[in-house]
Amino acid sequence: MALSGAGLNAGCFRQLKQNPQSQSSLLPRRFGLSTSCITRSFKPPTATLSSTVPAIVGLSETFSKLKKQGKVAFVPYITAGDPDLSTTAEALKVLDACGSDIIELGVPYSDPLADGPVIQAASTRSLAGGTNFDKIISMLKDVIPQLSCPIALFSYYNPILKRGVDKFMITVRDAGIHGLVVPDVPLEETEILRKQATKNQLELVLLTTPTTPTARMKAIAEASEGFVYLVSSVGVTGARASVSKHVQSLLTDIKEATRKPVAVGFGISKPEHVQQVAGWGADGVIVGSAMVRILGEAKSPEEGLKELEIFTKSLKAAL
Ligand SMILES: O=P(O)(O)OC[C@@H](O)[C@@H](O)c1c[nH]c2ccccc12
Repeated sequence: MALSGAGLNAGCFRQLKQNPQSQSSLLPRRFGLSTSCITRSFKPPTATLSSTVPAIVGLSETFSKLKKQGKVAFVPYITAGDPDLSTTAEALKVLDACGSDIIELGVPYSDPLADGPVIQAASTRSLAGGTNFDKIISMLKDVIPQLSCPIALFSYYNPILKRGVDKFMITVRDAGIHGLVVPDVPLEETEILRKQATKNQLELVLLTTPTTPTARMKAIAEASEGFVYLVSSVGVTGARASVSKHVQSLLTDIKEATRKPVAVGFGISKPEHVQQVAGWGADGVIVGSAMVRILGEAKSPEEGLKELEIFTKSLKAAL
């Protein structure tokens, strides 16, 4: 299956099991102490979040700040509830304390059309363990006040529709989330989502892929908020041996079309990849499956968190 750009294209995805309406296309701080990242989580003096005034800066502002410092954003992805939600809470603190600039947190879904085996398995484990949207939100309400970087919530469209777009947005905003990545809504159908997102100060990130025609890529870049997500390769998520050289020219094309930041994801799993993509001019680098694998395959949650910390530091150091 191949993504073809917000939305990751009609015909590319299997039809949704639970939502016949969306058959078309889903798809698509660090405070430096010395020893361990885990000991460095930032705790603001007032751990209260106003529902309308975010305590942490949003996605676009994060990119602007980094740009001024000549830095590239490091954006890890993990799946909520794998292996369990209390480990996710700790993982968010570890990722934040190790210098993540934005964290993409995935809502597990039974039919994750754009995901490869690693994230599919994480979603399955998470759902089997009883994770649901309400539990994720209540975990986030507790953890977000302890973070210094914004969270972009990743969700397929079905769980959003099920809840109702406006209710979903309000809930997400009230939890302190700053952005949304919804890979399976075609550009033409993002308007309702975008309106509701904007009303709730949420930035809706859209995705473009190597097979997205130029005119459509331009429209996606124009409509995307926070940043433009460049999917590096066709297919599904998952670590790959190398990053396609084509990404360099795709980045040039997108940057000709927009001044918005562009972050590259899919298949990035090593410090060399991160360095290469940053060298090609990306404003951000997204790493998912490699993170998810560490947490999912560790002997224990504690081991997983330790390994996550080491891995995150190694990727961050490459930027
Ligand atoms: O797992 P990878 O190959 O490192 O790719 C990033 C990714 O995990 C995250 O952004 C993501 C997870 N599921 C997705 C589905 C579609 C687009 C993006 C995603």
